[in-house]
Amino acid sequence: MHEVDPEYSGLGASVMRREDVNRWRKAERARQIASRLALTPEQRRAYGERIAGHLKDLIGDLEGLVVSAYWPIRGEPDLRPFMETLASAGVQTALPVAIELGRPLVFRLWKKGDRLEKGLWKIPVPADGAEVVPDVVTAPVVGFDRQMYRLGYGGGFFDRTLAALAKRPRVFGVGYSSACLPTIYPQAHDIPMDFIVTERETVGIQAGE
Ligand SMILES: Nc1nc2c(c(=O)[nH]1)N(C=O)[C@@H](CNc1ccc(C(=O)N[C@@H](CCC(=O)O)C(=O)O)cc1)CN2
Ligand SMILES: Nc1ncnc2c1ncn2[C@@H]1O[C@H](COP(=O)(O)OP(=O)(O)OP(=O)(O)O)[C@@H](O)[C@H]1O
Repeated sequence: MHEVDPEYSGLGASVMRREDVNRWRKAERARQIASRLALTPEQRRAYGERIAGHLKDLIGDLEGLVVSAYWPIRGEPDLRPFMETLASAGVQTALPVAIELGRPLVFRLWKKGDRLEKGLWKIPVPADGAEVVPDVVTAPVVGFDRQMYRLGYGGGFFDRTLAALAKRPRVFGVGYSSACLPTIYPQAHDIPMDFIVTERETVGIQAGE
């Protein structure tokens, strides 16, 4: 990378200046969020169930796991029913907590009925749950590409979190198939997911990519 003109931080064939990448990402985020907010509640529920089914297959043996999901916002697939299924199978479930911009996320145990409080962006976060390091992290995507890169809301939270954890969890990007993009113009800080799970398919090594 040191031989690459520092003006350019794109990787591979998709070389774009960082400011252009940021502008493109901002516009693409708005487009993707608007498009998934236009799904009907029935579609969203059906897609969420299919995604949960794929996740369950991928995770495999649940014994002793700590699994992090998320509290859905802005039309993200709702994995709360899946969290309930996991909890009733004895799995410890957790939610991410953004402490402040620029810092990694922490994860706190949470299951249905536990107290929540408002966090950053008014996202509900566990009020009392113990801080844990999950074995499995599901990360909602605003967009993704088939190289397994995730486009999020632009806080860089998941990238920072995965870069900081001593023991890397298995990471599943979660989104709708409509969020698939030719590339998200990955930057040096972007960390690929192990799998991307949509209502249609699982993108990953085992999917014959
Ligand atoms: N459902 C859900 N929960 C989640 C995430 C997510 O993607 N989905 N996160 C995944 O990361 C974390 C929260 N992400 C956040 C991202 C940005 C800001 C925020 O304050 N943004 C600034 C603008 C940032 C910018 O564009 O420069 C703001 O809105 O003022 C807060 C939380 C943890 N919880
Ligand atoms: N490990 C890191 N260390 C320092 N800065 C980082 C790191 N990861 C990401 N960033 C910075 O965070 C900012 C946002 O990154 P990016 O556009 O990839 O966010 P995102 O993945 O869409 O957001 P999020 O993960 O919060 O949903 C970028 O300016 C980037 O430089």
